[in-house]
Amino acid sequence: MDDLDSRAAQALADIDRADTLEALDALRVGLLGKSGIVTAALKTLGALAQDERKARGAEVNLVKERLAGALAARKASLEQAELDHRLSSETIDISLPGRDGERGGIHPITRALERIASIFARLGYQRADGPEIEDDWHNFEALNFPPHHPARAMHDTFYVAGEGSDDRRLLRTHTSPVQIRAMAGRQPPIRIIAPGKVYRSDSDQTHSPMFHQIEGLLVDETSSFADLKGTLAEFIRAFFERDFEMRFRPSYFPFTEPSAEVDIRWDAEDGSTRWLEVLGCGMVHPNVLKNCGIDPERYTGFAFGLGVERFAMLRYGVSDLRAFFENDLRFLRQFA
Ligand SMILES: Cc1ccc(OCc2nc(C(=O)N[C@H]3CCS(=O)(=O)C3)cs2)cc1
Repeated sequence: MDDLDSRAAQALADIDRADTLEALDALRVGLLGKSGIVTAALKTLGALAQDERKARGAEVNLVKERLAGALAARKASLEQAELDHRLSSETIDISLPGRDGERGGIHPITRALERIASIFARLGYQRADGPEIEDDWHNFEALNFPPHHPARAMHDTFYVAGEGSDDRRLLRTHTSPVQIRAMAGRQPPIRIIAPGKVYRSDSDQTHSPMFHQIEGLLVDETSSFADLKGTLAEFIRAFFERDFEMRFRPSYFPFTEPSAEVDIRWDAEDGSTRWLEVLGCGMVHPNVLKNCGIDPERYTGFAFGLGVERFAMLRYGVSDLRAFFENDLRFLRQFA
C-alpha cells in the first residue's frame, strides 16, 4: 500500500472517531481542502507519463470518493445525533397542566354587597351613591336626630378636624344621607338602595371603624308595614337561599316610626337555636319626608338598613370581623 493509501486508511479511522461536526470539518479540510492530501496527490498527476497518469488518477479519485463518502456519512450521523439530543432534551409534554398565574378574586364583602344589591335591583330598587364625607344636616338633622342625640357624640362619630362646631363635616355614620340627597328634588314613587362604606368610632371583634352598609328606602302613596315585612322576608330568603323564621321586635330610630329590629331563627350545627339580629327597619318618620319636601299626608314610606359584614359573616361562616380587613391571602383565597 503506497503512502496515500496508508494515510487514507488512517483518515477513515479518524473520521469514525470524530465526535463533533467541527472536528469532522477540520478532517475534511485536511483531506479534501486546498492543502489537503488528496488535493496534493492530484497535483502530482501532471508530472506523470500519459498512461501512468490515467491509472494513478483513477486510484486517487477512488480514494477521494471513499473519503468524501465517509465524511458525508459521519456528518449525517453526527447531525442526526444532535437532532435526537435536541428532540429528547427540548421535548415539551403538552399534556402537562399550564402554569397558572396568580388569579385575583372578588373580596367577600364585595361579593355579599353585590349579592344584596342585585336582589333589590330585581325588586325594582335603584342604586344611589353619595359622598362619604358628609355634613351634619344630611347625616343627622334631616333624619330627625335631636340636637344632642348621643349618636352625634365624638365617641360614635368621626368629625373632620379643625372645623367650627356648628357646620362641622364628618365621616357619614350610615348611608341614610345618600337617600336624603336622592329624595331631594324627586317626587315619589321612590325605590332606592344606598350601599357603601360608613364610619363609626368603634372597634372590637364585631365592630370595625369602617364597615359597609346597605340601606333601602321605598316611598309611594300606599306602602305599609306589611309591604315592608314582605319585602324583607323575600330579601332574607333570596340572600340565604333558605326560608328563615323571622321576628320583628319593636325598636326605636329617630328616622322611622314605628321602628323594628329583625331577627332570624338560626339553627346552629350543634342543634341549638338562636335568634340573630340581622337588620333594622321601620316606616319613614313624617319629619324626614317633610325635610325632603315630600308631603307625609299623601305619601308613606318604609326603610331598612343592614351591615354587609354581618351578612357576609353569616353566609361564609366567618367568626371574626377583622379577618375581612387583614388581607391575609390564606383567608381571601377561599373566595377566589
Ligand atoms: C331617608 C331615610 C329614612 C330612613 C332610613 O332608615 C334606614 C334604617 N336603618 C336602620 C338600621 O337599623 N340600620 C342599622 C342596621 C345595622 S347598621 O349597619 O349598624 C345600621 C333602620 S331604618 C334611611 C334613610
